Amino acid sequence: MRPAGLRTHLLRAAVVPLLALAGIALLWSFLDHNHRRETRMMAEQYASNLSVAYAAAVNLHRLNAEAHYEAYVTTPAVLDLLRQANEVDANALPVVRGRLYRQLLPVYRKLRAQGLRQLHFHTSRSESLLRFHRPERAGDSIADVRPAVRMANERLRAVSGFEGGRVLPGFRYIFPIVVDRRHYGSVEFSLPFEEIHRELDRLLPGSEIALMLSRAVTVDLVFAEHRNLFSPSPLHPELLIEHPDVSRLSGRLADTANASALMEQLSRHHAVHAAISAGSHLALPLIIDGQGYLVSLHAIRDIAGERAGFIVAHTQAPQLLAARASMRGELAIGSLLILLCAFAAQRLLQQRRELRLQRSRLQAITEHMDQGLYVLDAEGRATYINGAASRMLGYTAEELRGEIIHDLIHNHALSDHMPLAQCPAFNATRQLESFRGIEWFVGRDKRLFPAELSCRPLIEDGVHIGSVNLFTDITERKAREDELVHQATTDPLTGLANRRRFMLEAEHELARVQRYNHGESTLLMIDLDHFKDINDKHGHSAGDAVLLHLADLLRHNLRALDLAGRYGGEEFVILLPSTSADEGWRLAERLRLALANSPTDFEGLSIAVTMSIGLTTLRAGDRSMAAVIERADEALYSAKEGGRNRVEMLAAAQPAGTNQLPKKP
Ligand SMILES: Nc1nc2c(ncn2[C@@H]2O[C@H](COP(=O)(O)OP(=O)(O)OP(=O)(O)O)[C@@H](O)[C@H]2O)c(=O)[nH]1
Repeated sequence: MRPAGLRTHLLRAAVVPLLALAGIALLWSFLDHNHRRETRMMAEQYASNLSVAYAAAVNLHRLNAEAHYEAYVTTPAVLDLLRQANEVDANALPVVRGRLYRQLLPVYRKLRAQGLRQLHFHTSRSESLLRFHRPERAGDSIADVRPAVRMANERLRAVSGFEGGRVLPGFRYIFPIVVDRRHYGSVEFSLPFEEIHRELDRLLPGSEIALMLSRAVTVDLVFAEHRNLFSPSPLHPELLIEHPDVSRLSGRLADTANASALMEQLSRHHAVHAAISAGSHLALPLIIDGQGYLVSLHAIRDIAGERAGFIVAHTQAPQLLAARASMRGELAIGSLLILLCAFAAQRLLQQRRELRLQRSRLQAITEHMDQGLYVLDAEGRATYINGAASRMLGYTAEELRGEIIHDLIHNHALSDHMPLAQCPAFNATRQLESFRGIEWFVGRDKRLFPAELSCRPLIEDGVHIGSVNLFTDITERKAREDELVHQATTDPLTGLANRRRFMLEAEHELARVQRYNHGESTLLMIDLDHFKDINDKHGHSAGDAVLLHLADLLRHNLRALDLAGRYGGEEFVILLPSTSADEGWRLAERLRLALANSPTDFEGLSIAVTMSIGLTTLRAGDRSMAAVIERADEALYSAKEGGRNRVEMLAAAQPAGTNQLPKKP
């Protein structure tokens, strides 16, 4: 193969595999996109659940705190003590504070048992009035470190939410205390995240949830002695978790190896870093060590609206593995289908190429062969015509294609038009048989020519779908054959039938007579009289001229159905079918007289000659023509014996060899 050809071949061979690879890549990209979208939606759903659960948990505790405020703070006794705390001087304040402490200590203990972390009364100037967890410490201003308290006292509106603090960060519910338009200060119910977590646990069973706080609301804010209660979170060094002694949440994170591995992965995940830096929510599906997880980072802000940290939740999600398995399954099946299609396409293309090659080879062969070729469909319409057929018939391939070719070219045995349905060649192939024969075709120029026709049926699934037809113009061959036949059956000198042909046809006639059982046919046997003398006297050529003269005479005086033949030498035979002995006799006489009265002109000579004729009839009882000839010969012998130039016959009923001469009619 030449380099250019090789390159084209390789290119062709590579197209389908490349397309298949592109198809698989596309399929993979499509399935991967869908899979990512599906798993992202799962994660977003999880994040949305976390968000709703978180809001629900915070609100539930807000309602609880409101109930506590109504039930325990707005009692006359407590309000009266608060009024006193606002009115008494500094010396008397500890007494009032002590009373307030004792008044609410049972409530505080009860609420602590329910999860409350702090109960804290503040003055209207946002100074600490009474910390139930450290009653001995009071009077300090918390306006700076606790903006929520300041907000509640300034706006005289309940404030709730997450907030840092000098002791511990937590969820605060702060209510201003206003009685008869007099502002006594505020009270704060403070909860650890643990309480929020408890609700989240209930609302999101199966999830691991942790609070991770920023430095600003933890170590930057708390008293120095509390700083060691925070340690860096496994997720990001900027996020801290509470010590397990303070909150059980941090401990829970490290509980399982899977959770540790997950945190490790998350800590390296760029999306996690991005979300933490931006303080935005994040929903993430992850598969680690064959386990699926949904992870959500829910950004929380403190009461002042500052970034405070994240609630980080994750749950095992086997549905991620199922989705991945399903995606891989679809990819495998899809890829397999693409490969199968590619294989089939490759085969198909290869077959088409081979078919094209075969077709062009076949075309080259059929176009170069001398035989005419035409292919027909089941209805006899031409579907293909080769160049030789086109040349021989004088039609272009386009003119014949789609035509009932039989009607145009097929002339049955020189007869009138024969309908296609009766065409033996067409019918043979229709019956799934081959046909071979000499047929007559007619060209566009009306030239009739004999054609050797060979037809084979085209069969598909046992059904005839057309035929392949080969033909050869045998005009010349037929002429040669006719010539040979003519030579083999004709006397070269006279052009009459030779003895062989004469006997053959005479045998047929005898058979006919035998079939119809009556002797209506007559045979004449002629012999020139003293012919030897002519030869001797004028030469052999003169003798030939006499023989030719006689042949012409016979030709002119016989009917078309009569047969004259040269039996040998100067002996001639004439078969007169359907001719009685009387009719034969009259003809014989006429011939005899004609010859006698027409001498042969030869080189200025006029050579007179006569002939003797023996006559007999063909009988049903004759075993062969030899018997008839024998009788005719006997009659001829009689004619010679009788003086020549005469006709003699043996009566029809008279058997040969009786030597009895018939009466002249
Ligand atoms: N020129 C010529 N002579 C032929 C041909 N065939 C046979 N002969 C001659 O025909 C002659 C026949 O002579 P014979 O058999 O003696 O008979 P005949 O002379 O006709 O005498 P009768 O038949 O008894 O009247 C012979 O001399 C043959 O040579 C031929 O083709 N051409």
